[in-house]
Amino acid sequence: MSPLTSNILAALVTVLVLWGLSRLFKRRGLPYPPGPNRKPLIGNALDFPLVNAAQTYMEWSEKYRSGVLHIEAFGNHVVILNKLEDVDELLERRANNYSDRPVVPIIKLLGWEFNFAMLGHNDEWRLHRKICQQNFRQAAAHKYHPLQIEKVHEMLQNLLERPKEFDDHNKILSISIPLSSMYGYEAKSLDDPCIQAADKSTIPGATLILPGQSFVNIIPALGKIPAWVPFTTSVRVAAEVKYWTEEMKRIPTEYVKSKFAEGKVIPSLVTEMLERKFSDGVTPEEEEAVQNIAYTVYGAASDTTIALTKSFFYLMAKHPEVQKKAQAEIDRLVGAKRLPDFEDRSSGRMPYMEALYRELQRYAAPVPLGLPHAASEDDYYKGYLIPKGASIFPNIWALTHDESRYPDPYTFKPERFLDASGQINDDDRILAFGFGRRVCVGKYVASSTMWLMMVSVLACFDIEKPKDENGNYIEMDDEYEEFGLLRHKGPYECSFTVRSPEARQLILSSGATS
Ligand code: HEM
Repeated sequence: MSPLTSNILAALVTVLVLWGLSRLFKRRGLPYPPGPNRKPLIGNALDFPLVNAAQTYMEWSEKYRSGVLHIEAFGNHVVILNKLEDVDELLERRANNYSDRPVVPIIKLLGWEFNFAMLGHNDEWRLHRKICQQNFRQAAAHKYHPLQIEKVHEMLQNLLERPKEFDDHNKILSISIPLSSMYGYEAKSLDDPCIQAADKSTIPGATLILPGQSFVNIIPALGKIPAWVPFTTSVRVAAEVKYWTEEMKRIPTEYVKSKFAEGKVIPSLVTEMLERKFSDGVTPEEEEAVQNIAYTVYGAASDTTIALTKSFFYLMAKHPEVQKKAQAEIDRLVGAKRLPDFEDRSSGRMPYMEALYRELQRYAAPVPLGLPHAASEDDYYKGYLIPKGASIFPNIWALTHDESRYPDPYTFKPERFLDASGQINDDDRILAFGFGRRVCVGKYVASSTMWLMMVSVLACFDIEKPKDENGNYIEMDDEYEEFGLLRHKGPYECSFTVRSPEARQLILSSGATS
């Protein structure tokens, strides 16, 4: 080796050693973000909040005087972001490092490892995301308008015929839009096997994903214990969820294939892919991605829409003054001669309805802790170490109830999104859809389904609190239920009364036109 080469090598080795030492020093030298004290061996294993997790983290954020929190158990690090400035810095500006998903051991037991929302930040995810962008971006999402109109009008008819069953009508609307757009599958009743399978998969599965909800997430080896062993509830539940997840994929896929074989092609994401497969050809990766997207959307779109719609009906019954203002705006623009349409939204002439939509998403975000992102590498922020692999939860609840951004945050007040002249203000960021490269890819589809449902129901019905036998209103409780990642309004009753003979006629004739 020449002296020059050995000098270069020595210099390189020195640089590498110094770099390695500086990283080690940094890692050792910097503390994790604040959080509850860790106990020997188990860390914070007993500290993970099992109920009201988002609200508890928000309280901890006050207690530890830090928007960024850290808890850890058995080497699993969890970081919770409670302030928008931290979410923006890490998940948006440093998206390169924070677009991964954590390895959550229970995911495999649930059979959810191919769920697009759970994929790591890799080429497989990029292909899924690209296909979704092509189909769900703002301009493309218009293609779902006729389907959304048809399904919302069906809901109006169901509410007219069987108003007490509003919860069932919500479920059918929320599941049938993704099922029809993904597979061309028509689900008309709650007995439908696709609705049954989604019921038995999505909520029980979502319940097990949060840290602390299953010991398998903390000690993965526990996942190897057979489901029949006593006291392994989460392993048993996961095995059932896995079965129903397979059914969620199998039933609509077989349906599409049979329709295809009969030559009765109903337009949908999957049929469109199959058509291309037999004409131009598609790669096996693309075929698999479309199948994964279809079943992910069927789960991701339905439960979030069910949760928001449930909150909407409840909030309308609870706040008649808000309902009346929205109805006055609808009556002024639409009148009693037709049902509202998407052009009423794009005209910009319904600022109150727009504010109502934003306030619903703020007040009742269905996924209060968002979906966890993961740190791909060690990162240093505000003097703290965020270790590689840490799960990063954007606490959507804390962001949407941040008093400095939304004064009086626990009051339902659409006016907060209006300016002094009654026009919609520029706070159009729906935090409930998440962040960065993993932001909800279906947000335009979700927004138009929700807006059309809200405006159509308010155009036709008065929603009121239940009454006792003397005709007095019964107060509704404010209880919400949590299913791991998801938050739904607890059971309640309310009444739907058609607003006028004209509204009834419009609903009846919408069946013929939609
Ligand atoms: C009101 C309804 C909805 C809400 C509140 C909602 C909320 C969310 C949230 C919080 C995330 C995680 C974002 C993050 O990681 O930061 C997400 C991801 C996702 N959402 Fe939605 N969503 C809704 C409706 C929909 C609809 C209608 C679709 C499909 C058409 C959809 C498809 C997805 C998919 C595929 C992902 C995963 C994206 C990825 O990991 O790259 N969602 N959604």
